Amino acid sequence: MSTDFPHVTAPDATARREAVARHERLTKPQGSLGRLEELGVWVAACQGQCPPKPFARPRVVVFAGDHGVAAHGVSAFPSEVTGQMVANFLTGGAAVNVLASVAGATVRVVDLSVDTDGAGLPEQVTAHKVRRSSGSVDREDALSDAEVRAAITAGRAIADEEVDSGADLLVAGDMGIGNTTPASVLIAALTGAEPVAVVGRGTGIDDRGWMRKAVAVRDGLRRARRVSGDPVALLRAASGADIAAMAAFLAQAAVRRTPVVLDGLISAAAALVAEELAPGASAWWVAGHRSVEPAHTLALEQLDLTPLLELDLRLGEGSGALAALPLVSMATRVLAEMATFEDAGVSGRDTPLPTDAG
Ligand SMILES: O=C(O)c1ccc[n+]([C@@H]2O[C@H](COP(=O)([O-])O)[C@@H](O)[C@H]2O)c1
Ligand SMILES: Cc1cc2nc[nH]c2cc1C
Repeated sequence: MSTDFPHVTAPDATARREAVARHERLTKPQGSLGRLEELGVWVAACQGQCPPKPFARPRVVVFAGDHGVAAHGVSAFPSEVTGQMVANFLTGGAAVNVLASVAGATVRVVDLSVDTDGAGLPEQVTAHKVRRSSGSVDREDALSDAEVRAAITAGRAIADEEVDSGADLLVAGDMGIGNTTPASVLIAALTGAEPVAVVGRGTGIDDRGWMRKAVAVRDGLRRARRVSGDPVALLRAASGADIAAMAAFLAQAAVRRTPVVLDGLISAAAALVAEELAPGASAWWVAGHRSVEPAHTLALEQLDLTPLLELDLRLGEGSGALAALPLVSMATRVLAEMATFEDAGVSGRDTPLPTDAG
């Protein structure tokens, strides 16, 4: 499959206008549900219908992969945690499993580049595996030319598989020790930020770890800036098979006219690249939350997305998107199910006041 994406069409303008007009007729002062109104209008536009229908099959795909840079002291945890957490996702014991269950979503885990041979994992998990770990972005390319193409093909195929199986809202989660380093490099490369402005604490590194990470991000950025105008070359140099697949997944979700709730730092980095791969894709995304990672705010500003929640999360896995999913469901059902002033016999704001004459 080629790395060129089909044209992204915009969400439906007619359904958007109908949704704005319907909100004016619902039994509440106009605009009183604030951003829930905007969110419902976005859902109606994405679905191309007003009233919108409740989501039937929200789906989280967790993109798992290791990163060579983790061997250089940039994470508080060892790389083996990535594979161990994949096993935890599959037995339902991780935060993503609980949050998805509460929010009414189902979870799929995909191993793109975990540093294991994948033995014992279900075929659905390993079918798209590109390699074991990705290159250490501070000193080498994350991926070869063939691998970046394979990762992009995988991300597109995963989005297609999910949409073809009936997913009507998607979340991209991530799991990968060390992945905040390449994500921060990508965000710096695409926003023009300096290394120190993008380096966060990830899983909870101390000050010495932060300094090692700042050096790794500086070195990675030096390599990434040379290719920042070419999204495929940028993914090759400074991402990883997991992040490259996620970028393609986000782009293809937009091609398939399927709304996405973005999560934290890693999904924002992938989203910045996805917008370069498939211009206009960001119209199909909302930001679930603002992570504590400083680069996340920079990425959201560049994407012109305002996060729904600010809960000081820094977990990944899709957790922040899932925390926001009930708001998306509420916004959808408010627009679909509230009575209008006319239906409920409630007086509107321009109803004449009774006069005391007569
Ligand atoms: O989503 C976020 O904003 C986020 C912020 C900090 C850490 N994480 C998660 O923590 C892991 C990467 O952290 P680190 O320190 O190993 O680079 C990875 O599994 C991410 O899902 C995620
Ligand atoms: C335990 C653990 C769980 C995670 N989930 C996402 N990133 C993670 C990082 C760690 C260390």
